Amino acid sequence: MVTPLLTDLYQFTMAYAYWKAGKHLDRAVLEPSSSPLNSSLLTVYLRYCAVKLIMKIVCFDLYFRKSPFSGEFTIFGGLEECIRFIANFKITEDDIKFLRSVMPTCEDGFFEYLSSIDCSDVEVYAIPEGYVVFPKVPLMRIEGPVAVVQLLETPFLSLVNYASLVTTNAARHRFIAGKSKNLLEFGLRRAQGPDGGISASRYSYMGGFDATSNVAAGRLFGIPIRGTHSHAFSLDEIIDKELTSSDGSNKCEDFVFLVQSWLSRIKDSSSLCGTFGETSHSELAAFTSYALAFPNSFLALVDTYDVMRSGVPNFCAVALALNDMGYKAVGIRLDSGDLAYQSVETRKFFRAIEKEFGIVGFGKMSITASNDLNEETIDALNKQGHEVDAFGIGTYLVTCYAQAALGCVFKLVEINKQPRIKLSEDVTKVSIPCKKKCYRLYGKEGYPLVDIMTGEDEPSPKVGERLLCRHPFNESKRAYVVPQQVEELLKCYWPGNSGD
Ligand SMILES: Nc1ncnc2c1ncn2[C@@H]1O[C@H](COP(=O)(O)OP(=O)(O)OP(=O)(O)O)[C@@H](O)[C@H]1O
Ligand SMILES: O=P(O)(O)OC[C@H]1O[C@H](OP(=O)(O)OP(=O)(O)O)[C@H](O)[C@@H]1O
Ligand SMILES: O=C(O)c1cccnc1
Ligand SMILES: [Mg+2]
Repeated sequence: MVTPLLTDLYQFTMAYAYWKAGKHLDRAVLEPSSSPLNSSLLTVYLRYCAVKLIMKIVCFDLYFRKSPFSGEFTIFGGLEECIRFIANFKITEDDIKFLRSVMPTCEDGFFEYLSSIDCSDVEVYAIPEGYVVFPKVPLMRIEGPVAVVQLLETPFLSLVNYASLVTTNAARHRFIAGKSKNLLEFGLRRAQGPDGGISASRYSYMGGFDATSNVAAGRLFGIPIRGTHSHAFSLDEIIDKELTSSDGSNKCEDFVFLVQSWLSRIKDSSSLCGTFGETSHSELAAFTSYALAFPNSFLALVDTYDVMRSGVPNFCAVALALNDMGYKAVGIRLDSGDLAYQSVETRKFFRAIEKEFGIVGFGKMSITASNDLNEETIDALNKQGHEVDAFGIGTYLVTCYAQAALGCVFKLVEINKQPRIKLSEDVTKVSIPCKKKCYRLYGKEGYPLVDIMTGEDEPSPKVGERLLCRHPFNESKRAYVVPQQVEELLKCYWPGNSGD
């Protein structure tokens, strides 16, 4: 899908206007002149001007103005796709045919020009993907002939904006959940279409999720794929009741009977002190058939009937039967109600089973929670105390519910080495001119202290040398820094011809 036509029409109309201006100069040379000598000199000069106009070297910065989710940081995503885009940049004959129909008044020569261009004259410097980045500091610096660079604006923004937003959202969920929790991305059904779903899975993984339920994303990007099952999983009748033990040494002819006998032992146990009058037979049959299909990775959704009166005891009966056959069940998923309370009660029950039947490790069985989770609900669960090991997160993560877009922009900062600025009555919209170099300065403990932008020709910050860092818009914000390490942030990802 990501082709040069995945752009706004105005990128092509601007490219045409540049081309036309050059063409105009070019055409002037064809007009009759009194002196043939003058005419040929003029020809050379005007051709030079025409080429120079189309080839005018411009420098653009791609940056955002404010970190999303009322936060203080952003994680940069989408760079690899941008580089892939320019590496393959080619306007095909089919594309040209379509563009001719969209821009019927444009001259043939323009379309010939379009079909001839690629990104070999373009140079891209960028901060590495996955880095923490801050407002106003260019994530990417793109330099090259104006008509070509102009065509990169919308595709680059489209590739970076959502990628960075959802990566940041994922990182924030990871931050609030803590390092030890498993984070599963479950958003495909809620994402902004199939393409949004694929990007969400890819960049949630980059932002710190452990796995996705999205099989296509797993295949495309090598992301671990995980899943449980849904409330709809129902299978009352079990015909093949046989289960071979995990080491293959023995066979249980009637696994269903083994499960039922464990359920009776659970119900009869005085130390478990449960209320098990209402365990659902149909739920037990569903769990049992699922365990027969996946004895090595049995994980059950336990809130279809009643978590503590039915789901959890049914799950334990199947898990204990699997244990007899040498298999270790994985755990349960909770998908409604008070997740903190239910996870705590479930953990108590698992521990009581471990004690009652002497099954080492049963108390540590995994508890997954899902159901409209987001940063706030996870924070609330943390404050209440919970026993959840893994969170399955969909809607709020992939739709970036708390903020619809990052608002990255692509702004001209230099033309033929001359600085350019965008002025605005809104001071936050004023751009910072000039081709820049950007550095991250680190302190004694190895932590980054500040990111600083300098002009291209200014001296770079030096380790151990005191440097005054000034906020670009707020004069009163300034700090002296003595860096212990200096990292140049903008690294070359596409050298163009200069890298040959
Ligand atoms: N202990 C808790 N503290 C804070 N929020 C919680 C807690 N437990 C669950 N939640 C959140 O509360 C919301 C519960 O929503 P709702 O009441 O609509 O779900 P439900 O009725 O339990 O389930 P459903 O309607 O999906 O069957 C969800 O967003 C969930 O993540
Ligand atoms: O809640 P999310 O963060 O979007 O995570 C994914 C959800 O998708 C599934 O159910 P679905 O939402 O389709 O049905 P439900 O609303 O009845 O739970 C699943 O059981 C999760 O609840
Ligand atoms: O595997 C799951 O449990 C799952 C997958 C997608 C959405 N909700 C749940
Ligand atoms: Mg839901």
